[in-house]
Amino acid sequence: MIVLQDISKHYGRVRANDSISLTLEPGRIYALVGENGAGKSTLMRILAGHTVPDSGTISMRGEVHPGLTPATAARLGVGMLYQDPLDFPALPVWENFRLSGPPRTRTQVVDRLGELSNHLGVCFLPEEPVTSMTVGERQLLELLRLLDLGATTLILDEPTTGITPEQKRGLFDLLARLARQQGHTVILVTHKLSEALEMADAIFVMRQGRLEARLTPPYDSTELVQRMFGDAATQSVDSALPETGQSSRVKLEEAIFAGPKYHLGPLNLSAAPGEIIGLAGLDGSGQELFLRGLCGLDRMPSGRLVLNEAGHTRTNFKTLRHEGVHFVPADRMSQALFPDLSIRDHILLAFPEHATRLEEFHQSQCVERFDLRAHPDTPAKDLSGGNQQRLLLSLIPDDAPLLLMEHPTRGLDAGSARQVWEHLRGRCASGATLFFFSPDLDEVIEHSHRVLVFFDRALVADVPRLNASVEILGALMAGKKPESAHVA
Ligand SMILES: Nc1ncnc2c1ncn2[C@@H]1O[C@H](COP(=O)(O)OP(=O)(O)OP(=O)(O)O)[C@@H](O)[C@H]1O
Repeated sequence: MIVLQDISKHYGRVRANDSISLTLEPGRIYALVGENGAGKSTLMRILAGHTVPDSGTISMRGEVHPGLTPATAARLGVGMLYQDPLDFPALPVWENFRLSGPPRTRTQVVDRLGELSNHLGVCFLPEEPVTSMTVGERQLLELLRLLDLGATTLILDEPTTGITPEQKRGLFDLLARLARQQGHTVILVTHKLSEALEMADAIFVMRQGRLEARLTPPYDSTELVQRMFGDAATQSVDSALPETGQSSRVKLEEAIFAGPKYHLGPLNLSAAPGEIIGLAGLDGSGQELFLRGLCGLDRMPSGRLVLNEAGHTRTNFKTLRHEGVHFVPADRMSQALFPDLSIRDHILLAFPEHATRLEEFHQSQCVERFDLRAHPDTPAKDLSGGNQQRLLLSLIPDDAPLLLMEHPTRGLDAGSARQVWEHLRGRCASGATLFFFSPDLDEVIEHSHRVLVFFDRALVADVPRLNASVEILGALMAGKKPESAHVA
């Protein structure tokens, strides 16, 4: 049993954790929910020994600790799976798997990986570079690594982000088995209340650094939402979409995009200024390469990309960025931000022309427009998911004509997600074109003028908003062709 007693942690005047006490029992699955900045990550980092609390104690296996180190927490069986996997993408699967484990030969590591994978019903290719795996696969590998290290208390931060419904089912079954059969304690940090309601033996609700409630089944979902958000929960997202313009913002003519594993195309399509185009597809279906190809991160060996009426037969990231193409990846921390650089440093890099009046620019751009309330000296790695996304959006110039976003609301609570979408719709109303991918089909349908569906590494359909339903998109994503969809 783990007992957290009166845990407090302040960052300047921010009370990230305010006298939190809770008990975690073996064999149980807990959900930890709360809006962005509620203090969930801080509490979990304290439990994993990565953050030292200002006061309070943690009791584990009969020992009382005023603060844990990562090594002590790991020795006591605490393993934390971060939302952005902490792996080394350049290394192959087996080398990532053996990180921080005992010295072992490659054969021993591969055997152990095979044994655990087999036992848990998953599959990995030991030599595959992690860089070519999806976020979901990397999370699963990290989970296996933690289990191999002897973790019995598993903390998972938004574990279902970016994984398919089947992968999610598999993960949840696996977590249930680990809890029920092996007595592991599982803590799911999640914004998806349906997952908390489905999985948890108890739900801890955090709000503004405090433990607002501990709920047990039978759950009342209305109560849960109100405990998390208070009155803000009753406001719904405005689904009105802006009018689209006439001329074409971006056009692909027989374009082929080449990723490290496969090619996509030939692609022929165009998008107008003001248009919001959702991308739907199971992980690895081609939508990732589509966005990376459009911004020049992956190559276009043939075909043409016409941006603002200027044609390109070769693309590169730098040129397209210069022309106002901005890509915001799902993995914000490792692909979009510099973890150790502060908010101020990021602004300086993005807007060197404002160097002489940086304070003023930070106040108007980040605080007033984006409600980014963290101190400008805070390193990006210490920002909550919501604040990371606010920072990224504030770094995109107002006149950027083409925005490409992978899961714009990944890890954000309902309030922050609404804010992000208000901002994006505002940009599109002023003429920007947005392509975005989300694994949440409801989000895709709600915000898109039309939806491009990907299946098996190909663009298989271009569905107007009026025809887009979860059933139709779901069928197309699984390789079926419903009558009513216009096939690209
Ligand atoms: N290292 C840090 N330095 C300064 N402030 C911090 C640090 N870590 C967290 N905070 C602040 O503490 C508060 C709680 O943050 P925390 O990350 O724990 O929230 P959260 O509930 O996990 O949010 P999210 O769901 O967005 O990840 C926030 O206001 C955050 O900005």
